[in-house]
Amino acid sequence: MTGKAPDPAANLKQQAAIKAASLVQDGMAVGLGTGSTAFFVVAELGRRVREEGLKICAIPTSDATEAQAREEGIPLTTFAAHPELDITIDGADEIEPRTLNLVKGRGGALLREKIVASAAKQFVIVADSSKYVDHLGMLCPVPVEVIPFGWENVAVKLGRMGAHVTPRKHRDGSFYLTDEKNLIMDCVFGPIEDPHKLGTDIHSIVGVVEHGLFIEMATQAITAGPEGIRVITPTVSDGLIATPALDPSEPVTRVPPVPNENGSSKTVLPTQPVASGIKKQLLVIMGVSGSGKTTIAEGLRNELGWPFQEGDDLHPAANVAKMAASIPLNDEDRWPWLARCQEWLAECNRAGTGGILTCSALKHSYRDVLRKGGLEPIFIYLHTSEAVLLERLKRRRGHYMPPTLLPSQLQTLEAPAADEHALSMSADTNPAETIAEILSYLKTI
Ligand SMILES: O=C[C@H](O)[C@H](O)[C@H](O)COP(=O)(O)O
Repeated sequence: MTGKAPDPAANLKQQAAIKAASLVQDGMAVGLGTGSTAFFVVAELGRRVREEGLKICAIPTSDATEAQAREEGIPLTTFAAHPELDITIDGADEIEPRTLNLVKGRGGALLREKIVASAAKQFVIVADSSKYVDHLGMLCPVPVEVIPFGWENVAVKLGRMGAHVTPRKHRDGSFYLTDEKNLIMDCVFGPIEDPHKLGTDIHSIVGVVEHGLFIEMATQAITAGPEGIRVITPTVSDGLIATPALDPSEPVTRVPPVPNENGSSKTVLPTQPVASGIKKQLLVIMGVSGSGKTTIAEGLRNELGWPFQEGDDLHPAANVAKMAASIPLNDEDRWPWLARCQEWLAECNRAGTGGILTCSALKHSYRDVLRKGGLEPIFIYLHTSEAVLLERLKRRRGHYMPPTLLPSQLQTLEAPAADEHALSMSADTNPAETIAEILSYLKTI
């Protein structure tokens, strides 16, 4: 259930992107980022080039962005012609608002992104506000780009540094390759206390090309959330944050400064758009394939800012291969996968971050595995008719699970019993309403 779900944050990403694109002026050499938010920046710059006659030249950070820029009619340039850029605008996976330190590279473009960002006088980040974290490493793994030769040894060394290391792979089990034909190791460190030191340590491993920690690089972040558009600029003088509007004539939501213990003012930013009054919990969004788990989970992630894990991505390669071949999984196949899901929940529990996991969790005994170690996840059970599920699965693209496996899933399904902590929700309702209902429920516990 990945990739093709509608992006509930798309509108926010677009708002931030349009605001950032307004910084670009005639004559500028512009670095173009990669990802779903940078996509809107490139689209807006393309519109300005075509409709307003904006005169710029650009260097893209990935083959995908290059293709989009060409389609948009944005003139491209090279570092030979422009060794320095005026501005780079790019997305991020995590933003630490106190410092504007970032994690980037979930889309695999971190190497070119870092080169292009470091070549620019201004490096502006665009994102929806779900990307704020207290500490880097809370929501996402740190991607590390590695030369394929000897990657196994690099993985061992990253592991010794405290990371849980997963080589990034495609659904068919083949290695993901970057535009530079390197591998990516996704490294879960948990909350990172000293990202500068960690970055230096990672760089010291032979075979590492680059990592996704962008430290002291961003000059500004433009984010959009339910509260409006926010502009954040770190000030170096006293480590405090200022939030000046880009254009003082335009209304920009400012975060009110409050005095700190020294009497100076410090901007207090929410680290995430937490719906107020909701205690951090472990949530498992469950149900058969096609019930809409990803859509609901992503919506909740955007509202709550808690870590999110797609349970399907934790399946061992053998399970993925079986499902892709239309062979139903049995209990033996599912135990190791459920154990991985439980480990992820346990990690969130230890970190106290809350967590949102999508997992079919079809049987009571499967849910018992997820409850191991004294965990008490709340199961959000999404259900609808077989006809609706079948229709959705037929329309779904880019997922290994064929519709032919639906009957066996329905046969295996045991709806949560009364003694389980579960919330049963119709999967026929508009996702926004379902998310609102879940949030209301969470406020009551
Ligand atoms: O490699 C990918 C980039 O670092 C992206 O900028 C980052 O993953 C954010 O992407 P999105 O805007 O799609 O969340």
